[in-house]
Amino acid sequence: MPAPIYSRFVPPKPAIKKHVPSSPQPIPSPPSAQSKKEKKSKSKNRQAHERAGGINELEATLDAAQPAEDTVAESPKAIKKPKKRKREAVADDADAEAEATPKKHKSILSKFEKVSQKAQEHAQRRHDTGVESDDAPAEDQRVLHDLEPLPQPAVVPDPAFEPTFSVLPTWLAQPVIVEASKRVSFAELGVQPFFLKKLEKQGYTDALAVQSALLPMLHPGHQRHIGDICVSARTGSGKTLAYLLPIVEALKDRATPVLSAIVVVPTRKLVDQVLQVAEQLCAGTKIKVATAVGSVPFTTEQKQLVKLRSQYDPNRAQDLHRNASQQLKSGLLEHGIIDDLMTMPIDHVPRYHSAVDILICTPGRLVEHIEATVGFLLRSVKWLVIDEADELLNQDFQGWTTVLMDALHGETPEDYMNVQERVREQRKGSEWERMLSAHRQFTKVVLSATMEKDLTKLGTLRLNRPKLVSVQEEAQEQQPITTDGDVFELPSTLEEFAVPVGEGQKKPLYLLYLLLNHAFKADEEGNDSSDSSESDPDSSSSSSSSSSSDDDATNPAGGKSIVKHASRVLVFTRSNESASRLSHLISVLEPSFKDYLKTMTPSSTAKAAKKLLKSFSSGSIKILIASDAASRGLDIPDISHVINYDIPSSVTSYVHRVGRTARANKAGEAWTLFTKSEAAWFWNQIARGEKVRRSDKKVTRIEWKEREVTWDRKRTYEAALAELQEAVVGPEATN
Ligand SMILES: Nc1ncnc2c1ncn2[C@@H]1O[C@H](COP(=O)(O)OP(=O)(O)OP(=O)(O)O)[C@@H](O)[C@H]1O
Repeated sequence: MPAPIYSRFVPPKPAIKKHVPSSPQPIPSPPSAQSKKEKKSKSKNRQAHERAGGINELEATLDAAQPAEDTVAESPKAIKKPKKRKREAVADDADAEAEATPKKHKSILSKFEKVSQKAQEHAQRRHDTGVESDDAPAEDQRVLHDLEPLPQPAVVPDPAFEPTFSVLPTWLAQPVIVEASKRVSFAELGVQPFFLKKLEKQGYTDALAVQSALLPMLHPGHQRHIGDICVSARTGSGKTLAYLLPIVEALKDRATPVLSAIVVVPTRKLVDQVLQVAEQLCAGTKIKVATAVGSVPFTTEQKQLVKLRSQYDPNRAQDLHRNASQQLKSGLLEHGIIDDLMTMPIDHVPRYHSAVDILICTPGRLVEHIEATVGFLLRSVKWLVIDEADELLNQDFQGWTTVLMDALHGETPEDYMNVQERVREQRKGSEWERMLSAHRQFTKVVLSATMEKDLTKLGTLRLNRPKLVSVQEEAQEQQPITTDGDVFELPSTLEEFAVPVGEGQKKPLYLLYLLLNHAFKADEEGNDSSDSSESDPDSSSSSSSSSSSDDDATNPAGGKSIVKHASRVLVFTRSNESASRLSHLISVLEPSFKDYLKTMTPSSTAKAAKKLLKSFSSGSIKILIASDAASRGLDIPDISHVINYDIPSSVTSYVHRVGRTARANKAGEAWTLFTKSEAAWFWNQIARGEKVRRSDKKVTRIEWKEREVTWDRKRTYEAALAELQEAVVGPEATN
């Protein structure tokens, strides 16, 4: 393709000035006449001309091209030979013709010669002075007109990089800060007397900080927040009651169920936990609470959520039948309402009624119902609660946020409206009224131990006028939320300890030592300590360093001891397999623990898990070994110790694990066993890292000499390991 017109006549550029002599070079006189073919050939080479810097170079290029073509003749492309000969002949003719150059060509060429010379001079001048402005003499300007490169706009400088994504919106950057120690009586917060009595029965007189902040925002009244609410409050701070209480209060006098609130949590266990709190609050009212987690067949769950009734409505029935027959003809039969229509008596239409007021569910199951349960509509939902939002937003279960938001913000199809709704719609009158009333009001409450600051993720929730409430320890400076990453806050009632375990081969024995000497320690007289805070790690550490030959000294708890002991210990392992193995090992090493120790795995059925948690809460099980799956949001009252047998995989995991104790301002201890290779990470990230905020406390390092931990158990330990291996790989493989 030929170069653009302006560049085809561009004068030699300063960059290749070395080819251009300082004084203008005489331009060799061109051939007086050119054959058409020669002209064509030259035009093809014009681009080379530009690069070469002028007509001299072009001539040189053409000359140089001749021998090259001879060389090509010997190459396999010999097929071009006749063409070459033809061209040579043409060149000879051109020489002859050159002598008879017509006059008009001469004038053009002389003009070209003049112009080239001027252009060279001009370029030279520009280069020498460095002045880009077109201050050439007027004559030059005139002559160079059309032959100069077109003036180009100055290069637009790149704007300075301002990362807009790191600039948080005001509501995130300036949260409403609430001091963690804040207490307000429920009565003062305007909680209805009916619920005050209930709360009192449970031993709750004052609202915890998050509750005292959230209740007024969700209660009717002047402090009510019209818009959505995000809550960032540490684990165990009472978030569940904070959102459930105002919802239940609002629905208290409800006589027939209407789906009004949806609570989404990440796991089945959490669904059960929230259900428990909701049931306590709803006792004595007609509010219906249901769950959707997939623990029962889908059709059973559908029937629990939506009630199908027939309603006499001949006109509507006719319309629906007409639709159905049209769909049948077109072959595009919509299932759902048409299927139900077929089961209706004559002139009756199906009507769908919610069977629940509050639905507590996991996101996956919720999506299934939105997509497949006929009559499961969210048109009357007034509250959408997303608990453990950081985890939920990090996992995209079937694109749940999009499906949920579409269903929530969408309009109700007319087919699904009941008579009252239809009548109400008709009564609305003008278009404007209809449009205004279509704008439904509902509140989204998004809660997390650490608020998600990824705006893309938060954006999927389509928040409307959000407000962020952040509960923080008063000892800390009020720090605005930044985008530097998540900062976690630990309860001030939590004591943290860390124990080095060498290379980790004897870790089970360290755990046993910790259980016997700290968690289930008996006092001097051999009485059981029912108050876990009495176990002073430093004193026990020093007492443990005095080796004793008495077996009771290393086993102060004894079989009977653990039965009566008030401590509840949650041990975390890296995986479910290691939880099972550890449980087996501890039972063999300390048979007195066997009946009080259980493993929680995700494979346990919902019923079994519920039973297990109940036993743990009641104290008939004292030690629960679990993987991380159990750590999130589990609210088991009075866990006295959390032990990180395996180091957590992240700061978040640590915070959620240790958050199972020291809940609701109760005392609690978190112990972490770390190997040599894990030490640096633990101290840098967890104990001294910037991501974890502690009031005025530090992680205490407790060291036990290995021989004290293992001395009389070495043989039992080896036997237990052999037994475990046999149990895992079978007796034959062991031999
Ligand atoms: N007003 C109150 N007074 C005393 N205890 C309370 C009060 N409100 C809630 N609790 C107790 O606090 C504990 C923690 O509550 P909850 O499970 O709601 O915490 P959470 O903030 O949701 O924790 P997580 O983030 O770990 O799920 C529960 O055992 C609950 O019974």
